[in-house]
Amino acid sequence: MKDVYLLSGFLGSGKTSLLAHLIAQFKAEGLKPAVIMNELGKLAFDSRVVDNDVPLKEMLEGCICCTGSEKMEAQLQTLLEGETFDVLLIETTGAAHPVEAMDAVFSPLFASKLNMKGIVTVADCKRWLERDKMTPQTRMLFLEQIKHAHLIVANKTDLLSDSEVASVTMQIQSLNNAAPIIQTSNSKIPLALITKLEATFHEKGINKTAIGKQLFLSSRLHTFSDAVDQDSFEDWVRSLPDTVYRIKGYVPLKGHKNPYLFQYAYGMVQWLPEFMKMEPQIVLIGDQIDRIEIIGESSYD
Ligand SMILES: Nc1nc2c(ncn2[C@@H]2O[C@H](COP(=O)(O)OP(=O)(O)OP(=O)(O)O)[C@@H](O)[C@H]2O)c(=O)[nH]1
Repeated sequence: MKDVYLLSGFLGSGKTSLLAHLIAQFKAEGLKPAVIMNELGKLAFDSRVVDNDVPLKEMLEGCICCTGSEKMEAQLQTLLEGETFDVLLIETTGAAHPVEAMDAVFSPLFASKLNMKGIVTVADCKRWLERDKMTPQTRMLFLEQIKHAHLIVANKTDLLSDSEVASVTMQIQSLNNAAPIIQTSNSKIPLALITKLEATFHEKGINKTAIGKQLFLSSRLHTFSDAVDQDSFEDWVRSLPDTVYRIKGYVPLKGHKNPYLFQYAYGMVQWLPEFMKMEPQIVLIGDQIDRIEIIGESSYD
């Protein structure tokens, strides 16, 4: 399994600086990093910090968490098939919600190949002091990125006085006291701080990823042994508890040659025919999904 780190943080907080710093440190350890960068603008400006010998996939325009989930899967697929690397660093746009960005990594295609080590959020201390100037929606995103981090990098401390640094760090920590926080300038963190993150536990086919103190998101991969009836499958989906947030994958349907691409999010289901014979597998993401009986399993009536 390859370790994956998601670099989150508000626009201009210092994610690219962190990326450059981590790449250099991984290389110094003899490990080969690969990078996926998701930029909102058309210009691949930040990718200049990534050396030519580092496999790089860019997703320009559109954000991983909104429209880019399929694009991201395609990029992951090409990386896994075409490149050799040891760790994957994904830099999200500053406008991405970290949990939704993480959803893109949980795909049936990669469940057994990628190990989500954690979300590292860079928090701009200077901006924190001026957060009241943000619109409520933007401020909410800024706070959410901090709340869902497994490690918080309190950056740009050089722009603050010592007492401001102390009080800002305390305030940021109070939003998420499960994550360690480190004060930095230019996002210079020791590598060991991130390599020791263990956001995901692997047990009996379930990958359980902790987000903050209370929230645990689990992903569970299910492989179908037989085709299922489409109506019965939809009935099963509707019968699921609200704690199943997302299902995606390929479902083998009775009467059809190839498994259909199936997506479920926020109560909406979507089917798309697939022209290739994909592995009949789905991933469920949610809370307590280990207790769910999956249609087609021997114990399910
Ligand atoms: N003074 C100061 N400037 C910093 C620090 N960290 C980053 N910067 C500067 O802030 C700007 C944005 O840094 P980036 O690392 O590109 O931030 P980013 O989060 O990748 O930005 P986006 O990709 O636009 O969201 C650059 O001009 C950096 O040189 C810091 O600790 N102190």
